[in-house]
Amino acid sequence: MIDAYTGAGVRAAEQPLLDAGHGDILMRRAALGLSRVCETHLRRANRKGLLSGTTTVILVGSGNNGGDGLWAGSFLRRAGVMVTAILTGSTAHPQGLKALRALGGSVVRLEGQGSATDPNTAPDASIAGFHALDRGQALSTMTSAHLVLDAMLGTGAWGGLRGEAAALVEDFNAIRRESATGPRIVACDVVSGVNADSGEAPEPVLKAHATVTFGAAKVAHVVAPGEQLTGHLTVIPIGIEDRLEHPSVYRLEAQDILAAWPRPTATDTKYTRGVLGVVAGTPSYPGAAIMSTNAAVQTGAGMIRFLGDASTRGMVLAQSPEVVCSDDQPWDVHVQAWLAGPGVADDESQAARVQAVVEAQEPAVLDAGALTAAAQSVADGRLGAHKILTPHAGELEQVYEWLKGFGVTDDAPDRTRIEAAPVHWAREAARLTGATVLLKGATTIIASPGSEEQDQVCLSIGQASPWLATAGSGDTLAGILGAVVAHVAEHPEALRRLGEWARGDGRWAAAAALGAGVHALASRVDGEGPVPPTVLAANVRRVLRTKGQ
Ligand SMILES: NC(=O)C1=CN([C@@H]2O[C@H](COP(=O)(O)OP(=O)(O)OC[C@H]3O[C@@H](n4cnc5c(N)ncnc54)[C@H](OP(=O)(O)O)[C@@H]3O)[C@@H](O)[C@H]2O)[C@@H](O)CC1
Ligand SMILES: Nc1ncnc2c1ncn2[C@@H]1O[C@H](COP(=O)(O)OP(=O)(O)O)[C@@H](O)[C@H]1O
Repeated sequence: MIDAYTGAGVRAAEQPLLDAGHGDILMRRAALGLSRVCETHLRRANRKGLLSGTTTVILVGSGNNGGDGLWAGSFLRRAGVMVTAILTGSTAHPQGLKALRALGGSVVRLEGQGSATDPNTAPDASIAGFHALDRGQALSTMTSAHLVLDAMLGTGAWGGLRGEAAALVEDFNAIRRESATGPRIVACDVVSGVNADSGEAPEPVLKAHATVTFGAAKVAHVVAPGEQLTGHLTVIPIGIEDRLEHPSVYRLEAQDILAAWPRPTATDTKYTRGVLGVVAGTPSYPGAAIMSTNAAVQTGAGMIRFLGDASTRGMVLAQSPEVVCSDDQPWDVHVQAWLAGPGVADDESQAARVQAVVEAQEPAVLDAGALTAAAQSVADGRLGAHKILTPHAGELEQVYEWLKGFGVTDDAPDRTRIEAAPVHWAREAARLTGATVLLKGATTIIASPGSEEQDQVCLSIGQASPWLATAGSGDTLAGILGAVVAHVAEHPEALRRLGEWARGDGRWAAAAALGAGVHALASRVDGEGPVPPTVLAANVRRVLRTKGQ
């Protein structure tokens, strides 16, 4: 599990050490770790695996992030690397600058670059004497290097890159799009311009092959869009780790997912495993019912009760004879949890069943066609953490429109804004609806609503293949989620090994995260390639059969 923190969370842990005058030591530890990672990349760039003869360009901002870059440059110089620092701010970290120059690193500044607050600010006296490169010269220095270290902006930055530094990155990216070769890019702490706390990434950004961060991962490393720009993440311990308190986001990795996945014991029966009721599909859209029930079967649900019309029931049974089908109403059947909504559109009887599920006491996964009913019900009160909404960004936009319509919020983001800051909007939606929200995307975000008893829990799941972007993989996810939620409904303590946060209301977020995690793992069972939903569902069995505990 990766515990990811906000910049403020890390600063709070650092503060006592900074107060005690250990700031320089922290920076040098950070920079040493950073230089080691750069060395690994540089050795790969040299046919003989040597460092001498390799070149590094460091883009150096005005703050401590730039200081880390300059110190790392001094360590690389010691190892025989040719280092050029291009200063992109109106000033530069004095000790770092001195250290790099003492070891023969060259330092130049980017012409026309001022401070963030005032782009017209002239370079201050301490750097004014350095030779100035215009953008074209800086660009060719960058493109001819083996490695570019991005140390312009870290956790102290606000907004994206600006001015000449932004134009330089834009020009560099244009060249990069045209050419398969070019320098390795390593980011110091976070990719410059990416908001460390939210993962927002205003253009332009220098997409990294690797990022080296200090003390702990930051939120931007585990949520989109920051995660997709981070590359391989290395966390360098700098001596603050024991002082870190509350992570902002938990990232569950494969081993966490498999170890925590609830498995039946000898005393279980099909009922204690959890019976899942499914309201999905209509005569016009039967596929969603087939795929979601099949996925729940492959996930090992104790029992599945499907409610729907005769023709859809026939198709569900043809695919999965294990499913018990009827045209009952939700209040007629006894289940531990519900899954409602996949493929439910323009059908009065299924819409009525969905409404009954939204109003039912039992936990429920509310997907696709159930999201509107769920959002509308917020007008009558909060849904409860045991109701799990599973929108993609477009569906979350619609949920927000309903919430705005009911006066629950003034700010209804559109899809673009949601995709720019998914962790923020998933958290906000959970808080406003009182439900657990699972926001789908390249990174899946899960947020609990939070309560007086328990802080909001936020999780992220990566590892999913982009081949999942195909119609029906969401229906498969819904079936997997239904199965695990039904189990957790019967075994409230089943997920406690994940942490204290996975108890109480947090258990629904934990269950949803495990479901999304298994779905992601199933997408890569046979490596990278197409995973049609039927294959994806079958892969779930293979994922769960691997040794995980
Ligand atoms: N704390 C510690 O002990 C440790 C911290 N560590 C390191 O410190 C980093 C945080 O350092 P930080 O706080 O100095 O912030 P940082 O990100 O370098 O930027 C600040 C300056 O940049 C500027 N600026 C801002 N926005 C801008 C923009 N959009 N576009 C252009 N410029 C912009 C603005 O200055 P201005 O140009 O306005 O004068 C501002 O003052 C952290 O990420 C980690 O690498 C490690 O050494 C481990 C120990
Ligand atoms: N680029 C991507 N990378 C990884 N996973 C993705 C990507 N795009 C979509 N997914 C995943 O695929 C699934 C698609 O769900 P959804 O859009 O509801 O599909 P449908 O309703 O057609 O079944 C979600 O689990 C989502 O997280």
